[in-house]
Amino acid sequence: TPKKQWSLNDFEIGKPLGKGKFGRVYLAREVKSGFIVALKVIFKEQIEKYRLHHQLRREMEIQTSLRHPNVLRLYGWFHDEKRIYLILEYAHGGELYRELRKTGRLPEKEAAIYIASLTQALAYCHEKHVIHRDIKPENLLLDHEGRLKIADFGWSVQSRSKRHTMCGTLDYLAPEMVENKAHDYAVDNWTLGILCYEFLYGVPPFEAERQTDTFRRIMKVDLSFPSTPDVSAEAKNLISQLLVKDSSKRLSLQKIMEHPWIIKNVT
Ligand SMILES: COc1ccc(/C=N/Nc2[nH]nc(C)c2C(=O)Nc2cccc(NC(C)=O)c2)cc1
Repeated sequence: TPKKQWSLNDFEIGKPLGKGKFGRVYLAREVKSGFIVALKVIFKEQIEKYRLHHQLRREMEIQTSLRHPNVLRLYGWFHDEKRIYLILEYAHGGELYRELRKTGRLPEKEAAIYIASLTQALAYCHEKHVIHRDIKPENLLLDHEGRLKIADFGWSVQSRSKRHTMCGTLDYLAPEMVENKAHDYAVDNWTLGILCYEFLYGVPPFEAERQTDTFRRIMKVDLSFPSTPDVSAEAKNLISQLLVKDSSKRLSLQKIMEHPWIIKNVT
């Protein structure tokens, strides 16, 4: 069937869900089917200002092609003279970030389930040659069943170097990223280690007052585990096997799924 040409008339716009970097996200309903979606509105002038046009197009082509239960779907897009509209899957639970901030940190079982979901989503992305999805808590959404969805494709179209200078935080970037070296799939394995630590302790492992200190802590892999909360040895073992400076020595996605902490908490 030829690709349907969507337009704003196909949707009833509901409440604003929140603001992305380049525009707002609204709850919306496709009129004919009643299907609920999230409509992300991106201002063309913003995209032109940062010269992100082709990157946005590439990211949208990538996300449209990805089909995985833990990757937020991009169903399609359309534009008018001022704006680009992304028709995205609606995840009722919103940002995982909010839950993390509310509870402070996650129980080990819940953290392990999220890490396993992320690992499977990344394994799928890697086999489709898609890397570095800039996975950090605010880019992770939860659906109505609490299932994790990687949702960062929509606006994270900055080329990696620009992203560093953007207001984003360094906390999640692997050493080779921070040094702006060529990086490969293993950056995502590092980020899984960062996220696992943050899920369990409530803060990322190399957090510091100033970015220069975070930078130094990442480069040194200055990793330490506070004595409280009391986190299991298996969890610390997994984190320590991911936060390894030499990217070739980080635990593979396959090995993560076989790790005792995952097996104990997920199956
Ligand atoms: C403020 O409380 C909220 C609670 C739940 C939501 C659900 N958002 N669900 C989404 N499904 N697909 C997409 C894309 C989104 C989305 O972008 N949400 C979004 C965007 C910007 C900020 C937030 N904030 C939070 C707290 O979730 C959510 C959004 C806001």
